[in-house]
Amino acid sequence: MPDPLAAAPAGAPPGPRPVPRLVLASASPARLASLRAAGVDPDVVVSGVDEDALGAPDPGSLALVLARAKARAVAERVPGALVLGCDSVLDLDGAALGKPYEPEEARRRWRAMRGREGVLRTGHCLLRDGVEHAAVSSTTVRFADVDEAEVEAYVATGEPLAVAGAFTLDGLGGWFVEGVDGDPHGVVGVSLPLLRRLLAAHGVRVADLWAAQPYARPDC
Ligand SMILES: Nc1nc2c(ncn2[C@@H]2O[C@H](COP(=O)(O)OP(=O)(O)OP(=O)(O)O)[C@@H](O)[C@H]2O)c(=O)[nH]1
Repeated sequence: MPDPLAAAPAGAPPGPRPVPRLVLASASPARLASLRAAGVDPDVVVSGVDEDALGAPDPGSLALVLARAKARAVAERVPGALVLGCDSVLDLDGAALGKPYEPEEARRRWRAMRGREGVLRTGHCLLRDGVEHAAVSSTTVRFADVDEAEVEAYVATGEPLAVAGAFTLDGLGGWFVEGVDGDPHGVVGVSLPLLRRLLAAHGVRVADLWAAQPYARPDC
């Protein structure tokens, strides 16, 4: 059986090559939506990792530790697959802010974030048969100077409670983000250019994933 990841013979035209099964080790609907919109339809196996049980000295390291833990927890169940684990935290003055869960915590976060900048750090770990390639994306986010009425209205929607950093870029929170510096996908949950580099480290081209997943032109 030829190795599906063997380099194409020299001079061979770039054509689709068989690729390993891609598994997203995440319950995040946003990560799955980003990958699907980018032409990739992974299987989803939620890791169930207890994020509170792990720590790290800084937000970027924490995102990486958690991404690795999620990928490793799932890889045991899907031998041979390419497993992607991710974790996102907002780095605000060096503090790693995950999901607020509670309305009062979301309010407190927004009162600390408004009119300022934070860095959304997303750890990525791509693991196959014990070989890991991992990295963190860092995207600076500039928050609008929202007033109390806006904070209350946004918290009341419930959206900020279940997302890292208590905001979304692509949802209601978009009204309150003045701009980003870096990859916007890394804020939503998976950095596509970073994942492209991790796939290449595993010998997989993005175009091969597209080939495995016929492109469905959106009705726009
Ligand atoms: N749609 C959207 N979701 C965001 C944004 N920022 C953070 N999130 C989500 O916030 C969640 C961060 O929590 P994580 O622990 O990384 O992931 P999770 O949703 O708990 O899922 P697991 O990977 O199974 O742990 C993810 O689902 C991210 O997709 C954003 O700008 N837009």
